[in-house]
Amino acid sequence: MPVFLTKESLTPVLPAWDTKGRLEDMEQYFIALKSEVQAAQSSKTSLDESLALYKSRLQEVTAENQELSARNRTLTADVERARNDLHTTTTDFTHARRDHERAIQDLETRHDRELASVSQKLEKEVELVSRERERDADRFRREMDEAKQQWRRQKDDETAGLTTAHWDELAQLKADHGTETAALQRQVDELRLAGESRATESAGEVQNLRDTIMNLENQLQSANVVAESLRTRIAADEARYAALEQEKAALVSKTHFLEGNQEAQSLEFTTMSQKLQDAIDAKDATLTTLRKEEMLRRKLNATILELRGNIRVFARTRPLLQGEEEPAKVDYPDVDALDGGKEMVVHAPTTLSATGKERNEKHNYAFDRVFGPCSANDQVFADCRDLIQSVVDGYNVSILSYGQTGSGKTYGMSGPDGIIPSSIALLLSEMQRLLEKGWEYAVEASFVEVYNETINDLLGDAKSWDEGEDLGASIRGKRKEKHEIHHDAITGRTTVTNLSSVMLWPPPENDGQWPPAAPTGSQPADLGTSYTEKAVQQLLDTAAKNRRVAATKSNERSSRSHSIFMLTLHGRCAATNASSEGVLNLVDLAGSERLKQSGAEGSRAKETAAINKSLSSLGDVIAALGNKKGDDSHVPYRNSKLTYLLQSSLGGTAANGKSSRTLMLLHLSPLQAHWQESRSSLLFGSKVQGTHIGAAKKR
Ligand SMILES: Nc1ncnc2c1ncn2[C@@H]1O[C@H](COP(=O)(O)OP(=O)(O)OP(=O)(O)O)[C@@H](O)[C@H]1O
Repeated sequence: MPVFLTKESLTPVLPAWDTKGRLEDMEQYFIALKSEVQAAQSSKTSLDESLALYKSRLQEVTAENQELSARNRTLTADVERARNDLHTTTTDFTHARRDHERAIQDLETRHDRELASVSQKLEKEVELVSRERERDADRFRREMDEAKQQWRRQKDDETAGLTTAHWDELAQLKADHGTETAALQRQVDELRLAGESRATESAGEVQNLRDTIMNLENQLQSANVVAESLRTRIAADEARYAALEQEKAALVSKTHFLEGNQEAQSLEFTTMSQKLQDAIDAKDATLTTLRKEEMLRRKLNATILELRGNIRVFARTRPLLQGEEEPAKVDYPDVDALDGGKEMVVHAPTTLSATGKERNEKHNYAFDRVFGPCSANDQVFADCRDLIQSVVDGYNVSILSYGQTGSGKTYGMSGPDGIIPSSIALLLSEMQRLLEKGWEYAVEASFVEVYNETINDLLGDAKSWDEGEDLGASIRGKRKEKHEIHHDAITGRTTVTNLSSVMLWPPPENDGQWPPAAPTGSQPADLGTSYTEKAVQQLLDTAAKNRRVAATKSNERSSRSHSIFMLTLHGRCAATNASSEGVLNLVDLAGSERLKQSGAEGSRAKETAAINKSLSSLGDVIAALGNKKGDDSHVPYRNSKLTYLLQSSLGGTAANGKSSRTLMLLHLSPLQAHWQESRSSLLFGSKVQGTHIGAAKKR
């Protein structure tokens, strides 16, 4: 830190009058002062240096200041110049904006004028176009109406042409069918003659016929497959047709509203109309093919059935029931055959000869089908299907359940999956299938019984019936309606007077007590089907209640009358104007047990005699049909009410050309104790099986 010379530092406090001391002090002061001066000197030097430094810095700053002032002046001059330029530019801009605004005003005025003139022109043009469009729309509408009328005329002509062609084709097919039938008839006659003369060689021919049947069945199956695919195609075509109809409707409505491009639209409309026409043509062609396929199927089915024979026999043994013992010994040698068993061997009970030797007899039988005790109702029905289906095609068919009391006739006919309910279901599904081919059906059902050579209406009013004098549980009355059988020689139709009948299809629309309430037309078809099922069940229940049942020694609920369930199918195809009428008789015959075995007495004996008489008449009629040489040959239908009632359905061809097919179902008891009854049933069946009746003809 620098030391500064002050008055106090230079004037020390000294004692008065001490010269030496004062001198010494002075010297010391002088030395001190000298050192202080030296210090001050050095500090002055450093101060000088700092001063010099400051001065040089000041000079620099001054120079900088001068430079900055010069730059400031330059900048001020630049700013002044820029201000002048800005002023000039602002003035120019003001002038330019004024000019521009004037130009814009001019342009707007001109644009408005042009716009007004263009708008006027456009309005005129729009008016012109609208008038022209209205004229075009009128013209197009007229053209379209004309095209529609022309299309309708063309369609009518085509339909008329197709109908004529179809009738020609139908006539040709009928002629072909007649020729084929005659040829087949001749073939069958020849075969029968040949078969009689060479009985041993007939096995080979039968095999050939079976092969033919198999072939025809295969053909039928493939025809069914083709028919199925055609059905699918029809469905697709119909869907396409519906879609095209929708498109057409949309196009027609668009025509009235859409602007411009009418030419393109009318072109599109023409294309769519063409497509629609193509679809209609395709659908018509498919329908025609489908109808031809159906005719072919019918022909094939008829041929198969004819080859199999118009009278067929099936034998069926029922299973042992609870509590039953000692079954008869029966073998089924060909039970595993691919087309089903046809043979059975019945062993007679062992007997002793006069010499005391054991005798074991056995009897061989062969039928069109043999069913063992394990066969269920639906298996039996599967083999009756094609026969029942032919009713839809216009043939008369009778299925007769024959056998002793308790052998399972009623179970097979009306039991679960029995022939009656299964036939109804099959016929309904067939009718629905044929609906697609234009065939509409009506189905009528009646149910009668023949008791002691009297006909009773099983669907009649039970309240009007009185108890018979000697008939025990009989429900037969003295005031009952009289039923007579009539055969119409021209139509071949059999009618029974005062007989109730129930329309099973189509379902009626009334609400009456009987038949049960039916669904209305707007309800789905399955409701109609359920109506039919309900009506059939009610019908069977009513008949079961009314049916004549009396006790015998053979069975505690033995049927003492023949019951006949009659279904009549009236079919019509509006497109071809063809019609058909087929009758299905499902007959549950009374027990066939022999008089002495049943132990019947009095009125029961009379009943049994009547039953046996009618059953033997049935055998006689079938035999006479087999031996019939010409139309004049006598067939003893009138020998019993049963055969007279079934006259037009027992196989063979009636005078009016209406013909029929018969299936005899032999029901057998499995018991050894019933061996004699079973044997007589099997002999009856063998007699029927050996009968050959000519080809069936549809009316
Ligand atoms: N295939 C079968 N499976 C099971 N049970 C059967 C079969 N066949 C018959 N039955 C039974 O045997 C008994 C007698 O059958 P069903 O009444 O059908 O004989 P039927 O010959 O019709 O007698 P009827 O002479 O009284 O008419 C019934 O209880 C029935 O249920």
